[in-house]
Amino acid sequence: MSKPAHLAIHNVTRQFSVDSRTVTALQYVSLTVAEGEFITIVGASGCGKSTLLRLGAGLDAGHEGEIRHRGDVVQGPSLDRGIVFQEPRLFPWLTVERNIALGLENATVSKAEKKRLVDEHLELVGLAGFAKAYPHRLSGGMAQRAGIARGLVNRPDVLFLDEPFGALDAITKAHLQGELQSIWAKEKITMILVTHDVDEAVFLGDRVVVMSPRPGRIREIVQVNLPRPRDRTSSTFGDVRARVLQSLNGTAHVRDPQPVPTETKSVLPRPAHAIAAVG
Ligand SMILES: Nc1ncnc2c1ncn2[C@@H]1O[C@H](COP(=O)(O)OP(=O)(O)OP(=O)(O)O)[C@@H](O)[C@H]1O
Repeated sequence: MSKPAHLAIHNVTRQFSVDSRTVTALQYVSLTVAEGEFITIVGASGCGKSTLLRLGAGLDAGHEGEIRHRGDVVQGPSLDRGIVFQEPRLFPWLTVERNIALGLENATVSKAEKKRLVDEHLELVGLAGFAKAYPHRLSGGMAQRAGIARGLVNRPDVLFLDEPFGALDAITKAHLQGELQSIWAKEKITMILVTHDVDEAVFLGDRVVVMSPRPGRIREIVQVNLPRPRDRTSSTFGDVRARVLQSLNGTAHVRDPQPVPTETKSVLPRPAHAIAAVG
């Protein structure tokens, strides 16, 4: 029997009722993510990016279709799936190390092991000198690093990141993107990151998922076959960026979404919609 996909999103549709109207946030979204892959998701506001992330992390339900993580249906949050939000959501009354330790709250580890893990992650995100600091002493970039450390500290199998650098200035953002890519390369954790920043998506992703709104669906998946760390100034980087932008601007061919036949459930195909190989 073949190994189950690491994360398999199959024909997912999510609707919300808003003032007696039905909003289709996602429609027939299918995506198979390989172990250790870095997926980035871009798309216009309201195309369902955060909804997809929340469903994948098990923070939302009420969808049609199926999401499986290592073959098991995702039915709620799990220590195996971490999430990092745009705002770091640190507790102001806890020190940085205690905020990071919250990521281990439900994990069965000894006190000594907890301390070792927190120290290791403070080091990993470059905050070793700020263990005892309170969040008000941190810059936006440092606070976000603490948020990433909290998301990573219990070594989730998959880390979902919802616009983690969206609120940061350009220089801090570029720096943290580089750090995140190093952490990913070192730790080999599957990452799925939502962003509005096409450069960020191409810099980090093995594949860039381009979504379109109303209803939210996958328009295209752009493969990024560029060596890491990526050079944003190279012409090949520019070519991929242009490909993603072209898709976002709606100039790429769009197929109507169709449910994937149920008999393919155990071995999911590549995402149902157009796949563009670039690079
Ligand atoms: N809990 C909810 N209740 C009602 N509608 C919702 C809810 N969550 C999302 N929606 C709607 O679903 C659609 C997709 O929202 P979502 O936040 O996933 O989009 P997004 O692509 O992440 O947007 P943005 O880039 O602005 O963050 C939107 O029309 C939104 O209003």
